[in-house]
Amino acid sequence: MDPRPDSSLTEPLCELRGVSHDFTQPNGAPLPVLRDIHLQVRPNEVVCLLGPSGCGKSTILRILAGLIRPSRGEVLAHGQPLTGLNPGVAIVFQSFALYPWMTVIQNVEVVLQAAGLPRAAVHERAAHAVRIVGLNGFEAAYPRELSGGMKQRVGMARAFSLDPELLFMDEPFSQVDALTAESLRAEVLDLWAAKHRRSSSILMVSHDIKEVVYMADRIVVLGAHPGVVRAVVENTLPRPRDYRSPELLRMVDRLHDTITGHELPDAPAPSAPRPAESPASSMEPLPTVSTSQVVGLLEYLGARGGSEDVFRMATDTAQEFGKALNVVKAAEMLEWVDTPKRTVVLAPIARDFLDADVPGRKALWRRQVLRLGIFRQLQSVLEQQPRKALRREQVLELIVLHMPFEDYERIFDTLVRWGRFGDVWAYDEELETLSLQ
Ligand SMILES: Nc1ncnc2c1ncn2[C@@H]1O[C@H](COP(=O)(O)OP(=O)(O)OP(=O)(O)O)[C@@H](O)[C@H]1O
Repeated sequence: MDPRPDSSLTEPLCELRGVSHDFTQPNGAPLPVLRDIHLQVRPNEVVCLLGPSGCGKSTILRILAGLIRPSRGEVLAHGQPLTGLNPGVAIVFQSFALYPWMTVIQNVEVVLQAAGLPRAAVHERAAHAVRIVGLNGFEAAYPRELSGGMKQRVGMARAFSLDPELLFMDEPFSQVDALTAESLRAEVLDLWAAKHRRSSSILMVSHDIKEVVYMADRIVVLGAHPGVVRAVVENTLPRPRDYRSPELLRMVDRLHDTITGHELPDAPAPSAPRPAESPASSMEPLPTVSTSQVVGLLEYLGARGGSEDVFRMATDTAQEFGKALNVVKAAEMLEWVDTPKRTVVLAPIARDFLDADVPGRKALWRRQVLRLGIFRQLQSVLEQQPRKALRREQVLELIVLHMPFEDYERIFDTLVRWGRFGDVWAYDEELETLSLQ
């Protein structure tokens, strides 16, 4: 390798400056996914993007790789505007992305051939990469003969064989079991450290807080709708790190507090009570959470005397933290729970709900959903219809009109599910019609 100029020690390898991105929805309306993102990946660091599902983590990765051009803002590689693919990047995907008809070694060789390497180098590099990820002996095996962990090793071999300056990993360990994930993380860091002789960095996407604290030097916490950077946390814990060390667990706790503080902000002071009902003219986006998830949360809290720490709750119910937060947010929106600091507390109405029989629960559920503007507004539109019914597209139009930037199909699904449970309306799947009960 050529020696790099000194500026390579400090100059970011890649960078986003004020990047915003909108995808286009099927009806042509823009779906804002990222807003004003500033992000640098500097030499010799591991940066992790942490955030709830849908906050645009993969989109950031794809923009920096040059696979997507953002709607606004600048993308730089070594200080120069990026046009086309970023040649320094290799990506490890969550879904392995292996060709089933090719053997392990062929799956690695194919990316080296695509990179234009001479034939002899292709074989030599692929064989080396397969060896360093611990797959020697499996060169001639097909993906169907491999476990999830081994498939991901092939993905890693592919990326490492390219000797990239930037290794991008998109939730690389989410499809393998917990123990395999632990050892793969350590192996990636070892391989990366060996490569560290020259400037080289990792950018990884994850929803797993422990994983990012184990891996990252810098953690970029993102919020959703649209994706924004909420906080950047420097992680100076010495390496090698131990998942069970008190320092690592403290850092995990700190991150939980950071995320919870942003995602579940504490209620306003009693002197500024929030209105009991949202104005009838307003419509609020609904989270993609089912009624059974909300009821499950209430029952869980009921069984624990009415309150629990939100992190503990996610661990107890083996849910990913972001998903657990989403359910809590839905319950809070319906005023079933309150969330002082990190604690989720049942509201008195939720205790009545838990004590009620099925018709009683439905009546209380109906009362709570009808506190939301979107339910009241749709109910009143349905009442004005001669048959007290609307076709699906008409409801979708209504949602788009009020919330042009939201994922209207998902909101529709939640609207149907929550409304059905409270007998507010019925939905005929075949006729695709929503009607008042
Ligand atoms: N090609 C596309 N066209 C339209 N919308 C898209 C496209 N790709 C992603 N989206 C939407 O953009 C948003 C962000 O997606 P992205 O995959 O970047 O999020 P993420 O944070 O990586 O999510 P996850 O953790 O669930 O993988 C989502 O609402 C997704 O549905």
